[in-house]
Amino acid sequence: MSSFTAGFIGLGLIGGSIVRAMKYYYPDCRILAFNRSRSTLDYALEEGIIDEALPSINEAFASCDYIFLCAPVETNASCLPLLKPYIKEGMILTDVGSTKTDIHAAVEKNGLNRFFIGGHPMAGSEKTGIRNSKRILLENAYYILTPTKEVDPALVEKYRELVISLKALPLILSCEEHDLSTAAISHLPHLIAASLVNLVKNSDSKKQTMKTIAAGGFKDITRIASSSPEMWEQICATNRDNILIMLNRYIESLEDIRKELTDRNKEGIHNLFAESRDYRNSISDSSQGSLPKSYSLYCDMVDEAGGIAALATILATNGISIKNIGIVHNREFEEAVLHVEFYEEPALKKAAELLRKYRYVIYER
Ligand SMILES: NC(=O)C1=CN([C@@H]2O[C@H](COP(=O)(O)OP(=O)(O)OC[C@H]3O[C@@H](n4cnc5c(N)ncnc54)[C@H](O)[C@@H]3O)[C@@H](O)[C@H]2O)C=CC1
Ligand SMILES: O=C(O)C(=O)Cc1ccc(O)cc1
Repeated sequence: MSSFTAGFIGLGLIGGSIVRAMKYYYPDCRILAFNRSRSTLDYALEEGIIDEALPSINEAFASCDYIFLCAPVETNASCLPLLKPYIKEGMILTDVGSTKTDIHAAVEKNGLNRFFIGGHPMAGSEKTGIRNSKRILLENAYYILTPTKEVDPALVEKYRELVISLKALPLILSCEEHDLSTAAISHLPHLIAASLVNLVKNSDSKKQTMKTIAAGGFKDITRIASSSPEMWEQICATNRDNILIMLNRYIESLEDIRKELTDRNKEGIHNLFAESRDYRNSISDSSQGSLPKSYSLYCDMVDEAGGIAALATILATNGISIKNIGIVHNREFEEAVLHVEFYEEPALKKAAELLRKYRYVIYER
C-alpha cells in the first residue's frame, strides 16, 4: 500500500499504539492528531510518531484517508457532528471503541454510514495513556471490523489490508454479534474483577490480612480491575442490555454454586471445575495481544540417548532452522515432550510433515 494520511482523535494507549505501528510499517505516512490534553500531543511529537498536533477538530481532517476515533466510546460518538463537515468521498472513518452498536447508531444519525467501518482491536491492557502505548500491541491480536451495509466493499478490503499490514488479524462481524460476544468475554469479566476486588476490600480486617496474602490466582483474575473508570463507565452505558443478559446468566450460575455448596454436593462442585478446565484448556493462545506469535511444535521424546540430536539432524539436513529447542514438563502433557520453535510458519509446517514421516508423534498448539 502506498503512503497515506491518518487523523486521530484521542491518542492514548490504543491510538498511540496504532500510530506507532503505522509509523513503523509506513515511515512515509502522515499522522495528524487531536487529543484532550496538549501534553500528550507534545510527547507524540517528541517521539516522532505524529507529524502534526491539531488544536481542535478542524479542517485538517479533510486531508485524511483514514480518521480513527480513539477516545472513550461515548466521546467518540460526540465527535461525529464536529467531524462531519470534513468527511469526503473515499475516506474511511473508523473507531477503536469496545462497543459497536452505539457508535453505529450515532454514525447513522449523522448520515455518515457510507464512510464508516467500525473497528475494535482485541488487545490492550488495564493501563492507559500514550506513555504505555507499544508498537507491538496489535501484533497477532484479532482486530474486529464492523462495516455498515452502505460502505463500499473496496474500502472494507482496503481497511482489512491495512490491519493485516499492521500485523493484526482482521475479523468481520455484525455490531450485534460483536456486542453480545464482548459482553461475555470482556465487559462482564471487567465488572466481576472490579466487584471481587471491592468484596475483598470490604471484607478485610484492620490489619489487611486478605490484601497481604492475596496470591497469584486472585491477582490473575483481578488485573483488569485496575482499568480506567472513565472508559469502563462508557462501555457499560453503551452495552447495557447485552451485559445485563450475561450478568443475569452469571448470577444464575452463582446461585447454582451456592446451592451445591449449601447441599454439600461434592459431585456438582467437581463437575463445575472439570467442565471449566476442559473448556479453558481448549481456548487457543495463538492470538495473544502483544505477545509475538510463536511457531512451535511439541514432540514425544524418544527414550534413548541422542534423541534430541537425531531430531535436530533431520531438521538441519532438510534446511530447517531451529529458533529454540528444549524439554518441557508441564501439566498439559502426561510425559515430558520436546518443544521445538521455528522462525516462521512454513518452517513449522515442513518440520511437522517431515517428522511425522519419521514416525515422531507431533502435537501442534
Ligand atoms: N484499553 C484497552 O485495553 C482497549 C481500549 N479500547 C477502546 O479504545 C478507546 C481508547 O481507549 P484507551 O486508549 O485505552 O484509553 P486512554 O485513556 O489510554 O486514551 C484515551 C485518550 O483519549 C483522550 N480523550 C478523552 N476525551 C477526549 C476528547 N473529548 N477529545 C479528544 N481526546 C480525548 C484522552 O486524553 C486520552 O489520551 C476506548 O474507546 C476503548 O473502549 C479498545 C481495545 C482495548
Ligand atoms: O487487559 C486486558 O486483558 C483486556 O481485556 C484489555 C481490553 C480492554 C478493552 C477492550 O475492548 C479490549 C481489550
